[in-house]
Amino acid sequence: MTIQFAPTLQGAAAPAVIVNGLRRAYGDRTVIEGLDLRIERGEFVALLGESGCGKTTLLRALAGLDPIQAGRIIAPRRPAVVFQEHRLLPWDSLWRNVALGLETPDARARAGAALAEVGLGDRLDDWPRNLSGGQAQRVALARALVQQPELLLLDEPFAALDALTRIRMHALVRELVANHRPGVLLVTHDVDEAIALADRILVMRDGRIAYEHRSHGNSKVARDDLLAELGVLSAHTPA
Ligand SMILES: Nc1ncnc2c1ncn2[C@@H]1O[C@H](COP(=O)(O)OP(=O)(O)OP(=O)(O)O)[C@@H](O)[C@H]1O
Repeated sequence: MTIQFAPTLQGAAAPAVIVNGLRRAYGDRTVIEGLDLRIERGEFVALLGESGCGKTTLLRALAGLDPIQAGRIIAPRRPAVVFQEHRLLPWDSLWRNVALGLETPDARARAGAALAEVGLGDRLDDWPRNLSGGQAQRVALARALVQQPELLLLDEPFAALDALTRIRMHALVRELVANHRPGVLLVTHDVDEAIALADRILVMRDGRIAYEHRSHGNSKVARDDLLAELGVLSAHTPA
């Protein structure tokens, strides 16, 4: 059993994904058990959790990359995914990398528009080897968004970037998500990144969503609560 694609969820008001009672195991080792999750279109959700708690396992299941052992994942179409590494094909030009999977005659034009959106509109015929890490991640974002996904899955896409580039990428992602309005699930280790970007922050523990935080503007309280949930800090320690 794997993800089900339900064309009935195609309407603009339909959720980006619904997960019920998900179980995912590697052999007899269960990593996700009884997990429920719903992400709306246009909603930016961040997923935190201790290393090894199953964040990437969940993201891969949502992407339809791995089988699941129980439960349901329903989405309108296959989600788009951006990983920590850009995964660009070195033998293809940038526009061909972005157009991968587009089988329309206007593929180059659409790839060009997506590259322009990430600030690389003058590099269509350039090669992945000529890009910095941040530029390569921007191409990976363009490749995801050119599909006009209802759900965008981001697995630590900024983790390998320097601090300044990461801040620029945050601004870009916020802008792209505001324009395209996919539901987003961002897996990150960075509490501050989650607070900066997400409308809703989830903490995963014991194979399910153990804590949910909705953005309320007081980022100091949010940070302390989240660090407490992650077992790093007692709640509301004085600064
Ligand atoms: N292909 C696999 N085969 C067997 N076990 C796996 C496989 N992939 C992951 N696991 C195990 O599943 C558990 C969850 O791994 P996962 O990578 O989802 O965690 P994570 O929360 O994303 O971790 P991190 O934050 O360190 O990236 C870990 O104990 C890991 O060892």
